Amino acid sequence: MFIFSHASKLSMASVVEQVAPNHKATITFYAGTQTIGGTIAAIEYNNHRVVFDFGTDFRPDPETLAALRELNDDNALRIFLEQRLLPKVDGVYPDAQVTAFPGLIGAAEFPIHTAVIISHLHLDHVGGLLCIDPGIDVYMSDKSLELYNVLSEAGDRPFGHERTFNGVPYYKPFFVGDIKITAYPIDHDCYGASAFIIEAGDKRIAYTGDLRIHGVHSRYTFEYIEAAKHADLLITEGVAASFLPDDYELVGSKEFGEDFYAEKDLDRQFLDLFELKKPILFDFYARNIERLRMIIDTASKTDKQLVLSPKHAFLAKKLLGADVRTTDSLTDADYESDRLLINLPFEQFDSCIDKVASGSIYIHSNSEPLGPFDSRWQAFIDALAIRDIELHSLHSSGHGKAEHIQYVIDQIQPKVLMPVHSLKPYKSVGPNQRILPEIGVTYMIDGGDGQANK
Ligand SMILES: O=c1ccn([C@@H]2O[C@@H]3COP(=O)(O)O[C@H]3[C@H]2O)c(=O)[nH]1
Repeated sequence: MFIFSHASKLSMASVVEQVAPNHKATITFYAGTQTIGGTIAAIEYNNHRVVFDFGTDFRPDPETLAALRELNDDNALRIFLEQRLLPKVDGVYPDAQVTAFPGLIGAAEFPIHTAVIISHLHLDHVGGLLCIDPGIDVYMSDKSLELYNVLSEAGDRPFGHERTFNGVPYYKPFFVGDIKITAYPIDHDCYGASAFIIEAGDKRIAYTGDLRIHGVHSRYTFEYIEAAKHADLLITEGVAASFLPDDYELVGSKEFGEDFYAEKDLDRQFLDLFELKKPILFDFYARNIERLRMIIDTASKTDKQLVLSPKHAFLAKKLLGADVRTTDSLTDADYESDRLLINLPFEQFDSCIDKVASGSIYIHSNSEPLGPFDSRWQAFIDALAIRDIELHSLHSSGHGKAEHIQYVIDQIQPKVLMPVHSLKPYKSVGPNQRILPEIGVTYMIDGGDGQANK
């Protein structure tokens, strides 16, 4: 892999010079190499460019959260760029909106044909989706588009301006100029999640998006491993590796271990709590349709009634064909009843929590606030504790264990590995060459033939 140039230092003219004479595929990262989420990169080949993904970095500190409270559809791009939640990528944003950012080139002025591909609909992959110039084609799996449309109808869409998207079927290649792209289903806690194989000339690049092997669709991940075998370049997430001690030697393995919940193990845990003779509240991330299905099924095994939030009930209706009781007014729900299983989303938490009876159970199952790293976590914990509400965490991560992700890497045996989307990408081991990509540096994708030097 050969470092080509500092894209950030290129003028528009040299960008043209950079691609015109050579027909080698290159990759440049703009964000999300050493953070959890917000990965944005571009693969360029023969004057065409594929950008993936387009999420906003998740930074739940008080200052950022305060700035985000001012967000609306018109100011989204400005706030995201100012807060550095989106990177300054030339040729992606509407020309009229980049004028406030000197040096940033708008989409219409940019000489390279660009398209965007989206792996899945978590905000760290799509938060900036509606800030992309509407003239740029955006592709996502048909199922992601189905989810997007349902969420959007339920009022849950990223900030920015409505636009159209291209849904693509799994396994069927499509082209952006000479770049061939195939979407594969992958096991992640988001309906419609995809990984990609991107082919540029004789080079094959595998981009995993987010993945695991402990969900109900582990088969997808194993299938993708086969499709990606011996890729010239593998770009993979490493969320779980973020939390490994520095002196821990990561060794790939498929084992699950004792202290670990697979998605399929959660139903038993939910059932045990749902059956308690206490008022039960819970929340989970609505885009995890498998968990929604499991909660509906588990609730039906009890003699209690499930009450979903309007958004969760709408998703259940549209994507699972399930009619589940809901309420327009969660503030008026009967929080004293031990006959109800009430879905209380974090957005309604503050307005409802005073009505919740002491001795109730709150099940937190991969929902907001996401964990102690989130500045809202302590207030959430305190609000439960002072009301004597018991917190139970039934968490099954959307991300593979670090050992599992390493196993995926070992199986794929890429010529070059670029681990990203992690606080500690350096924990992931490349069976051949490994590069920890730097933001703004353009690397030639040469299957490890070149020298990784500057
Ligand atoms: O320091 C941290 C720790 C975690 N997280 C996110 O919280 C999520 C919790 O559910 P999950 O386990 O499926 O995935 C996790 C990550 O995406 C983060 O953004 N920064």
